[in-house]
Amino acid sequence: MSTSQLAERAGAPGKVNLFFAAGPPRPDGYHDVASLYCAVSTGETVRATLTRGAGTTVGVAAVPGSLVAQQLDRGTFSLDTVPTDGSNLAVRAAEAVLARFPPLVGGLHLQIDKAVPVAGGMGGGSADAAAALAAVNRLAARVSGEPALDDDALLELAAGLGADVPFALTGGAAVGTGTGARLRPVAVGAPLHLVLVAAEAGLPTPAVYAELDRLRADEDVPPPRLPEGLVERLGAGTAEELAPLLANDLQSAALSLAPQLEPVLAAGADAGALASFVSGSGPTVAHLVADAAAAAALADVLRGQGAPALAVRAP
Ligand SMILES: C[C@](O)(CO)[C@H](O)COP(=O)(O)OP(=O)(O)OC[C@H]1O[C@@H](n2ccc(N)nc2=O)[C@H](O)[C@@H]1O
Ligand SMILES: Nc1ncnc2c1ncn2[C@@H]1O[C@H](COP(=O)(O)OP(=O)(O)OP(=O)(O)O)[C@@H](O)[C@H]1O
Repeated sequence: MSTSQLAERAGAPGKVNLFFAAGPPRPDGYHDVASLYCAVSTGETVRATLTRGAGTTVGVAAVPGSLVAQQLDRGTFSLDTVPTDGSNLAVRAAEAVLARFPPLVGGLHLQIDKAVPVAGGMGGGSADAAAALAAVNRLAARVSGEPALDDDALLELAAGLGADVPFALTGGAAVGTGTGARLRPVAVGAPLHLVLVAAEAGLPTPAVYAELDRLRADEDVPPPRLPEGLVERLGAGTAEELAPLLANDLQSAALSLAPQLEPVLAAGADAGALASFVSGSGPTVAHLVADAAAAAALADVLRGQGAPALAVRAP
């Protein structure tokens, strides 16, 4: 087999946090959280190819029709903003896997097909890292003849890369505690229907946490916990029953840094959405609606008004 045929592909989903509470800042700069993660039906793909060169190279393309492709069409985003050096989370993930195998003879190319907005609060970079972990693990095992790392080993590497990376590796729905990396999978009765609306400019996650701390500087912030009945309603309730329990501590901080999101949230209420919320650290906004037809209709309206919008299932 020629080296050009040695390639492995893996995907990982974007996410929303249906609920997110953060405690006070910890001495290490992180926050303890209580997060209800839910994967969405738009996500990233990474193809890892063995090359004749040395080191790791990166290519980035937009998935047609995705939020990223819509941002490109509107000229509000450039793929050049995605790093292609060792600071790309997918490269760091690949290196973490390769360190566990005999040295690779040749180099590695990572082709990232992006659908999830960059710095959008949907865990796009984390999904790239998770997909790279899975793809490079299979590739390194094939090339070396060694056994692939098992799921627990990959999860440990994921937690070392970022708080959201373990969830991107597992997908579905899960409660995240600690920094968000400690996961307990939870059941989803019926998939939810969301409309995701991407913003013109990203929000850096550390800045949003810092703004949350600033806004709460005079408060006695309690330890984070999920509301009573939330997990049960996700498992067996309707979207209408779930909607009143959705909340995100980071939303006020994201709105403080990006007040232009207020009308984006309000557009959901005007259109009859069951709930509208900022995804993670923002600025992507999610509108929860009753069914797939309502999601498609709302996404059409919002796109007609000029916003990058996409109807998705969760998970
Ligand atoms: C906002 C969320 O996306 C919600 O799921 C996550 O909490 C962020 O996860 P992430 O982007 O994977 O975060 P990391 O890459 O691990 O950390 C980036 C930065 O976010 C802040 N951070 C992150 C997670 C956490 N529990 N507390 C924090 O304060 C820290 O300033 C950290 O330096
Ligand atoms: N593979 C990657 N894709 C996008 N950005 C990356 C990647 N690797 C590193 N980065 C850097 O990380 C920053 C945040 O990227 P990312 O898209 O993961 O944010 P996010 O989705 O808001 O993260 P989260 O939801 O986990 O807080 C980018 O601005 C970019 O500089």
